[in-house]
Amino acid sequence: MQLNKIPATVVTGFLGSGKTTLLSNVLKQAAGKRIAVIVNEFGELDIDADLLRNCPLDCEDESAQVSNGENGIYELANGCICCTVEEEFLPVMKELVARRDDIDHILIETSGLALPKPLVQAFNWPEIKQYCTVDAVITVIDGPAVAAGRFADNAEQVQAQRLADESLDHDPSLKELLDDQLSAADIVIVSKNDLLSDQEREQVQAIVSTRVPEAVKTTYISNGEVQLDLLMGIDAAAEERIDHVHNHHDHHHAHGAHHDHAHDHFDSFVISVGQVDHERLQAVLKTLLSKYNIFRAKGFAALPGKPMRQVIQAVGERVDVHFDRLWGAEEERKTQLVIIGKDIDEAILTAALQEAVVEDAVLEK
Ligand SMILES: Nc1nc2c(ncn2[C@@H]2O[C@H](COP(=O)(O)OP(=O)(O)OP(=O)(O)O)[C@@H](O)[C@H]2O)c(=O)[nH]1
Repeated sequence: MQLNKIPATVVTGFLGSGKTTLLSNVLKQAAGKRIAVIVNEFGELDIDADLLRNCPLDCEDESAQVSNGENGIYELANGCICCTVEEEFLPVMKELVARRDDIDHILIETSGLALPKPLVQAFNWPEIKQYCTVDAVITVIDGPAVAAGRFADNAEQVQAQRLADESLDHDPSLKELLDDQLSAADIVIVSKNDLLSDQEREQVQAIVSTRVPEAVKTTYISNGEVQLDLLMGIDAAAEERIDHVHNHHDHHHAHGAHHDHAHDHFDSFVISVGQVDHERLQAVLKTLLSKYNIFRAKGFAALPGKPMRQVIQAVGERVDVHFDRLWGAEEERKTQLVIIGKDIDEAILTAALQEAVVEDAVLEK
């Protein structure tokens, strides 16, 4: 019966576009609703799950009891969700289906490099389809990055008049990824509205409108702030029409040969060093972000003498930091960063970050 299906919201969008920020806002607003969250990350550190878990809300949320996932949060960390649908996603979905009486809604954050289509198609598997439906696919796009032409083809770049900015990667795989993520959208969220000028907003709108039908609404938001009923209860049943959605990457799947996913073209690794000097780390990061093709860096820094760990978020060349929580008594204080980019060398980046490390001798005073 259609009536009792659990609605699932799929949140997709490129690396650093603002998916986790949006999700944590949704979770804050959804107090009282029992929400199971599935998070998939490209890097091996489960930073998003960790940050979501720190939302004050879900500690008391009943979803804490509905699943084995701590606080109702399931992490799918073994690779990108669109390639591991069968091994990773389906088992979790089956588990959630088995506990369906305790779940009001499922929220899924895909990795920034994932194609939403294979995931949405999984909702047509009989075991899932009977009990779950895709309420909506929400595609989050990074307003400033799109306005700057990062995902544009040549014609659009000329339009965006940002060809002079050589730090941007106008790589076709990024454009295809944006196309594929937008083609599946029921709702488009343009994030980081606070950083957009009116002119940039128009540029973004021009790019979005060529890729989504008019019926798909676009909302501009800042810091994940959006009213819940704009995102949930859409009842789009996206799985019903997903087979007809065109994807650049479709033919690769169809031929069944090597899966040429967008993320095959990316490098990703985790760099782990000791405690670091804040200023030095910032300087090193800025240099690395401008010198290399790094799309995303995120993680935590341990700063000597600071009882709290520092969250580091870099998207493009922009770095944001804040302290999120106290280090645990038993927790090793180290600095860890997931780096995702193209043609980047782990040894070179590790050596550079080592330069920000504060030697033990100094720590002892
Ligand atoms: N100024 C501004 N910053 C934002 C906004 N939304 C997100 N950010 C920042 O952008 C960075 C990335 O945001 P996330 O929510 O982690 O992005 P994500 O899409 O989950 O990233 P991945 O999971 O790595 O793909 C963080 O530093 C956020 O604080 C916004 O509306 N305005």
